[in-house]
Amino acid sequence: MAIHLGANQYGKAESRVVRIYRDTPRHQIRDLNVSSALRGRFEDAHTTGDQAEVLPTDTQKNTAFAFAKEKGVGAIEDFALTLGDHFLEATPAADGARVEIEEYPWERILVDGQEHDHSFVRSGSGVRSTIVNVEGRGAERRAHVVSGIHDLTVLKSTGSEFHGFRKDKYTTLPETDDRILATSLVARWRYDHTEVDWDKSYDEIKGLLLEQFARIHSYALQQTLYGMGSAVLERHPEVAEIKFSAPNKHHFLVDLSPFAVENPGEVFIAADRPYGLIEATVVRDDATDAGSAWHAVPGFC
Ligand SMILES: O=c1[nH]c(=O)c2[nH]c(=O)[nH]c2[nH]1
Repeated sequence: MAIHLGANQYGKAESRVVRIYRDTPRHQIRDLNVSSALRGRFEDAHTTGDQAEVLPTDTQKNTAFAFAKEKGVGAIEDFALTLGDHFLEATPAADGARVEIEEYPWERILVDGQEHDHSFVRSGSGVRSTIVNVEGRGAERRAHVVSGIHDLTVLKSTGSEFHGFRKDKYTTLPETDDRILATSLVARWRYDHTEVDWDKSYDEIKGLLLEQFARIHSYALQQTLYGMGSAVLERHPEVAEIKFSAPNKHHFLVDLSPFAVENPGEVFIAADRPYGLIEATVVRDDATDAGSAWHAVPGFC
């Protein structure tokens, strides 16, 4: 029987790197979840058990912590690119490095109306992320950056309709011209190149996604996502494409008529599951080739 090793990669997942800047009494915090993986010529590690080419996952983890001190943590995209380049340099058998980083947002606690210097509260407005893939060395080097946000939970209490849909004998959903629209948005966008002011781009794209969600009068979550994605591509030439995965967090009007109480769109039950799951990509006609940018990104169509 002929068998061979198929696609493989290895690395350290979810190193929780917390970097405090304490050079002044006003501390700063960067709270990261770092995952790295190497792929390339690692057949022997699998087929014969020879680990000569394997930079241990433990070393990858140590490097993330050491770089947080030695190089500092700026934009997560820069930190991921630095780690990716380093891992390729340190591991001759590696053809590609994938570094994924999530950043958990902290806000300063207000005391007597003033931002406290060293006390923070986790903020609930979405988790920033990046996935960097670096391949090749020297003139052959190519880097792909996909950044995004998840757990961005948004709701509009009107300005959302859903009607005119196809019906068959199993359709019971009533048409509506006024419903709650809510989702916990996952958005990831692929950058065209790496000459980007990452923090500025992220802040503006997040702001734009929220603004468009509010502004767009929705006829379906599909149409809202397309509008949000189009706005990002129109205003951000550095973005080649944007992907969304959006659970439709259904809010059903509660029937209060058994109690002789009217309910004109005021009391809802927030259903946990099942949920509609709407996924879409909005892409420039002339987008650059994605290459390995989406390598090992689960949960998107
Ligand atoms: O925005 C929506 N899109 C759908 O495809 C759909 N299907 C459904 O039952 N409700 C909704 N809402």
